[in-house]
Amino acid sequence: MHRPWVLGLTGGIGSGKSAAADILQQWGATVVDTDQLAHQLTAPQGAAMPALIQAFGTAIAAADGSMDRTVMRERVFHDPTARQQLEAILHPMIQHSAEDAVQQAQGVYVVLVVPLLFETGHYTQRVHRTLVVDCPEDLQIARVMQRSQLDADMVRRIMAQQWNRQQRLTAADDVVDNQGSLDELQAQLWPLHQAYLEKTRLWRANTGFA
Ligand SMILES: CC(C)(COP(=O)(O)OP(=O)(O)OC[C@H]1O[C@@H](n2cnc3c(N)ncnc32)[C@H](O)[C@@H]1O)[C@@H](O)C(=O)NCCC(=O)NCCS
Ligand SMILES: Nc1ncnc2c1ncn2[C@@H]1O[C@H](COP(=O)(O)OP(=O)(O)OP(=O)(O)O)[C@@H](O)[C@H]1O
Repeated sequence: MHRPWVLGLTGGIGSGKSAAADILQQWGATVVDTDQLAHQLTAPQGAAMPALIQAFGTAIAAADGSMDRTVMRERVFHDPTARQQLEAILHPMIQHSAEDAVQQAQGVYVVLVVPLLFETGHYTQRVHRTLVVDCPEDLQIARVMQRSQLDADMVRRIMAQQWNRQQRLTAADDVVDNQGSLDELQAQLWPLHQAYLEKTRLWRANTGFA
């Protein structure tokens, strides 16, 4: 089975993973985003909904049959057992969907966006290189609060379940600093994209991947 060249893109909540992935997509990469896959699995009629309702009860289902994200968020980020239960249901399904999407990708290379790339360990053997989007924790909190209804306490609770900055920076092959403007982010990504194109070319030559 042929497999495209895959960049694993990660970073803490609100660090700018989607912003970086959008830029690489504009340059021809295919983006596979595990957050988006998780949202599809928990949408109305989503494949994960029967198992989630069985495990957590109907209180976690909204009127349209999707997962009530506010209810679930409150539960899992106050109760580690509930979080493990949610992850035990969703992570294998997300991993399966991600593998399918990678196989079908048509872009110059694949950007696999995974918030818990290092934490779960599942993807680290499946990506060819890792890129971390880094920004100071206070800026992560401010950007998430600006984008959503989450308060600082909840953002900190979520961050506490993720690797810290230093752990991610140590594990990363490549890092972009996203405390500046989106133009500055783009300027850092351009030489990396050129390097990824070259790695893709070599990967294709060595594997016969068309
Ligand atoms: C807890 C849930 C209901 C909260 O929903 P919400 O709409 O607020 O967040 P959303 O799904 O858009 O995720 C936003 C960010 O939260 C962080 N996050 C999500 N799940 C987790 C988790 N299990 N542990 C740590 N951080 C997480 C990530 O940084 C992610 O990018 C939701 O995140 C969920 O179903 N999580 C379990 C699936 C999962 O682990 N996804 C992330 C890795 S693939
Ligand atoms: N360089 C930047 N300058 C200003 N705002 C930014 C910048 N990068 C990202 N943002 C904004 O910060 C918020 C978080 O960015 P983004 O959604 O890309 O992060 P993420 O890592 O994908 O988040 P999550 O972990 O929640 O999925 C968004 O509202 C985005 O528009």
